[in-house]
Amino acid sequence: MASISHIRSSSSTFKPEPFITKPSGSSSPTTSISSISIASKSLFKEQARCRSDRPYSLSPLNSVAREVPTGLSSPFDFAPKCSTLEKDPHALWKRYVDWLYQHKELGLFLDVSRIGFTDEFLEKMEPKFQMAFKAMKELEKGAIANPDEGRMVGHYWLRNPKLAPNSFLRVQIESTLDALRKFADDVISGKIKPPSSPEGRFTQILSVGIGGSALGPQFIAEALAPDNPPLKASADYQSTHNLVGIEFIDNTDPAGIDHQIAQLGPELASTLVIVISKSGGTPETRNCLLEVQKAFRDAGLDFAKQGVAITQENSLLDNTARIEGWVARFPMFDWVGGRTSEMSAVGLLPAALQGIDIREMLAGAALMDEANRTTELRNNPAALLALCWYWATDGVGSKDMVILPYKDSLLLFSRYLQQLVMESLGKEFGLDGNRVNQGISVYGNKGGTDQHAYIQQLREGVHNFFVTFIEVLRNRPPGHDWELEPGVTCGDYLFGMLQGTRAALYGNDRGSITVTIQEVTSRSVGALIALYERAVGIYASLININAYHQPGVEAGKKAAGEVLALQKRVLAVLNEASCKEPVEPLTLEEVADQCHALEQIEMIYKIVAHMAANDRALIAEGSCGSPRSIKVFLGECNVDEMYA
Ligand SMILES: O=P(O)(O)OC[C@H]1O[C@H](O)[C@H](O)[C@@H](O)[C@@H]1O
Repeated sequence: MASISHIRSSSSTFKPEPFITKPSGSSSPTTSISSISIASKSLFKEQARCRSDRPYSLSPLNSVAREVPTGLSSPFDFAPKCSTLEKDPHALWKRYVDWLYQHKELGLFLDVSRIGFTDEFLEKMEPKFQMAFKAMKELEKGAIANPDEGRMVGHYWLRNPKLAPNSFLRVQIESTLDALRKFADDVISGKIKPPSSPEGRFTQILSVGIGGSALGPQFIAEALAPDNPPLKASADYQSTHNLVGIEFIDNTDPAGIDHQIAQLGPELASTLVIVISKSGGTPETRNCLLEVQKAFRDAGLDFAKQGVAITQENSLLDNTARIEGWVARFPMFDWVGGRTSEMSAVGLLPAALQGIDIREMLAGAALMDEANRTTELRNNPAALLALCWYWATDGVGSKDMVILPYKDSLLLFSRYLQQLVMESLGKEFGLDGNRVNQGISVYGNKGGTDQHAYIQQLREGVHNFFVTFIEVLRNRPPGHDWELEPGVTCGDYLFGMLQGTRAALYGNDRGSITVTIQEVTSRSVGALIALYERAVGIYASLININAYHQPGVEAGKKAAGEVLALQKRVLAVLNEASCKEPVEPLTLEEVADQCHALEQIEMIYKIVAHMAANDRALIAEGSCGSPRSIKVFLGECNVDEMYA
């Protein structure tokens, strides 16, 4: 009896036509009538399931059809796409072998066999890919690839300065690299030292920055920092202190900042603070800096003697650092975006200070970039990733990207990729000005551990994702492995979990990509970053969006500014009422009225509740649970404020 898998195995490109009740002509001529009808029934059943698998499908038959973005041409023409995952083991093995990508020098493999793209799809996508390759070539030559901001996009030059479009930029890259290496060496050797540390040298790094000015360094520290960082080299030191070589402050959360400062304790005196901000004006980073500077003052320390700035020349931060005479300043280039800045001073300086081999990181990235320059799709790993993303998400982000690295040290990879992918691809308008509402959601933590959290839903629940497994072949440094039961090591379990999860998901029609590296090294991590940077760039071309700006972020920032401005008005109104004799507590309506912002009453309520929770306003009557009952006043009258 012919089953659906038999029919499929007759062609690796088999893709059932939507909603047909007859098998296609590709079925074997020897198939009996009864087997055809059985096959067609199961085919129909499968198609019905596919439809319900895709609640966001753009089929007009689907009652919850997603709006078709204007100007977007998908090779699917928004028709429902059924599972094309190969089930026949022999055909699947053939697909695996045929599509396996290997980068010999990097020891990196990419397996796309568990994503069900078809030959027909490939054919349709080929012209789009050729256009994307051309766009990447232009970008690398210095085209204004970020037209909205009128900027070049040059992160690829950072690992191969010879590619820079002119010698000025090449020299800028090379001299920054030389300067940061020398600086890191001088800090590690103790040549550059803090003025009042009992150790007589820097022993710790505190990185202050947010978004692209934090996520890369955080990922790299987690992935690559040695257990014995060079700043903690002395044996005496190691026996008495925590050995974490870098701490991060990446939010304007006072409690979070206090926690980091408390963690540093007396080590603040020997902490090198690296303040990172491309724009040099990000309010959160400014707040964190002011908080850290206050901690220095409170401890009787001179911040300037321990501060380093990484920012664009002449930014607010740069000018502050210059005027205050900080220890060092390193440039952030206009043509490097925050989320692609890991190979600039942003990522390299903290890495070098932790004893991470930045030459190797750059070399890994350069090798990967080189591989990604081929215009042969099959041999271009970044293009293969982009192809899978397009197929898996219908080119409209209909499925989420789940990143599962089976290695604890890669825990922060998904967090890093969240910004790289979502800030780059999550766009309202295409390059042609049409509304597209593009993007791919990214999440994940670490494989193995996540098995006990959300893999249940991935296997059996809503099918709104595709997985990327990151496999690391080596368990432990050579000679350290041991068998915790006969023939089985701890790492064998992790390996088994990866393979088992991949198979179990596939068995339930959940597709996956697998990226395999030999070990987590500076070189392989550099290559991973470069792989994803390029995949994002190529994918952005496929869907015709600008991957290098982030206009949406501005809306939230602007709204936050408006909230703070309103808070100042609320404070002024409350202050005036609190300066009266007797003090006049005000209702929320009265506050809103006096602020000339009646339409903002809900926000005023939230401001009052926030101030009350922080002892900056007092509730005279009522409670925050029933907003209409509240009467509020300030604890004391600030006369200066009244006349300010
Ligand atoms: O480096 P900065 O200028 O301080 O910017 C930090 C972050 O700010 C915003 O959130 C941008 O959307 C991010 O792309 C950027 O990385």
